[in-house]
Amino acid sequence: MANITLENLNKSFGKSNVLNDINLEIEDGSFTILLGPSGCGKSTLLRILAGLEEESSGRILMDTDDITEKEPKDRNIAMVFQNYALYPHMTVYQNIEYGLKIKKVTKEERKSIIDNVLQMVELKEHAQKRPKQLSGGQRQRVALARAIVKRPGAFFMDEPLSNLDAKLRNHMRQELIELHQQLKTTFLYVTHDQIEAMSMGSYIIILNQGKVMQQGTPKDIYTNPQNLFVAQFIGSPPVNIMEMGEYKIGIRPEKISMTTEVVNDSFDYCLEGELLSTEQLGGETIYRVQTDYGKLNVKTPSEWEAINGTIKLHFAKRNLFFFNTDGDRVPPQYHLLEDLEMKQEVMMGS
Ligand SMILES: Nc1ncnc2c1ncn2[C@@H]1O[C@H](COP(=O)(O)OP(=O)(O)OP(=O)(O)O)[C@@H](O)[C@H]1O
Repeated sequence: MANITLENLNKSFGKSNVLNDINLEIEDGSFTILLGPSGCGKSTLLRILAGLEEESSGRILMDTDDITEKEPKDRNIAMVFQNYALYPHMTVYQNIEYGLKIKKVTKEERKSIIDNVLQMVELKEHAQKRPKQLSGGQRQRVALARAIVKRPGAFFMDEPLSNLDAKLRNHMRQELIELHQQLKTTFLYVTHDQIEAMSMGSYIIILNQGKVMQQGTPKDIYTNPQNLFVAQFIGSPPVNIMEMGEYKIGIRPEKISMTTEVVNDSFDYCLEGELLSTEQLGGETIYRVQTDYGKLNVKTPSEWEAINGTIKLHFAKRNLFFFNTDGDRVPPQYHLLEDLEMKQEVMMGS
C-alpha cells in the first residue's frame, strides 16, 4: 500500500479549533494508535483521513498521491466502528458477502473468500446466525471480517473494543495483534485507553486538544516522555510528581524501591515516608506513601507480608524526568535533590 502523510491539517467546527496544524506520517504496515483523552479530536482526525469529514485546510497524501479531495470509496481503506454497523436482517455470511456482491465477485469466489475469512476470525459455525444471536465480541469479529474481505490498503478503527466487557476486550486485543501480523496491512486505531495503545501499537501518536503531544514507539513514549501531559497520561498508577521550586520531577511508581529501615546503597537518592495504604493486585502491590514532597505511589512485584515501621524510598538519577512550569521536559536539575543524596556515612551503615 503506501505511507499516509498529513500536512498542516486543521479542522474547525464554527469557532472551535478541533485540530491544530497536524503533521504526521503513518508508516505502511504499522499498527499506529491515535491516543488521547475524550474530545481531543481523535475521531475527527480519523474521519477526515477516511474522507467522511472535510478538513478546513491541509493535505493528505498516500505516498506522493494527494487524496485530500477523494471520495471515501476511492481511498482504499476500510473502517471498523465501535457499534459494528452490521445489517440486522442479514446473516453473518450475508453481512460479509454484501460488499463482495457489489464488487461483482462471482458466487464461487465469494464462497471461497468468506470461508477463508470466517476461519480467520473463528466464526465458521456462526455463519448462518443473525447479529442479534451473537455476543459483542463475535459481532465485532463479523465487522472485522467484512472489512478484511475488502482487502483495503489500510484499516481505520474507531474504538472498536469499547463496547466489550474487560475480559473480552483483553482477548480481542490479542486477536487484533495476531490479525495485524497475518494481514501485514496498516492499522490506524483510535482509542482513549492507554493500555490498548501500549499493548497493541507499534507506533503511538498522542493527541491533546487537537495537537500532537508526542509520537513514537510505546517504549519511547513510556521511557522518554517529552512533556508532563504524556508522562501523566501513560502509566498506571500514573507517574509520581514531586514539586521542587520551579520544576516538577517525575518518577514512575515501579522505579521506586521501598525498604523498611535498611538503606539500599545501589540507588542515588533516599527519601523517608509514612505508609498510607497498601493495594494487593495479585501480581503486584501498590503502596501509597506520604513524603515531604507529596504522596508517592510505589509499585512492586507482589509482596504479601504486611509492612510497618519507617519507610525508605530509593531511586536512581537515570529514572527521573524534569519538567518546567510549562510542562515541557528539560535537562536534569540534580541540584534540586541534593538533600536526598545518599551520604557516604549512611551508605557505610553507620
Ligand atoms: N460535527 C461536529 N460539530 C461540532 N463539533 C464537533 C463535531 N464533531 C466533533 N466536534 C467536537 O470536536 C471535538 C473533538 O471531537 P472528537 O469526536 O474528534 O474527539 P475524540 O477525541 O474522538 O473524543 P471521544 O474519545 O470522546 O470520541 C469535540 O469537542 C467535539 O465536541
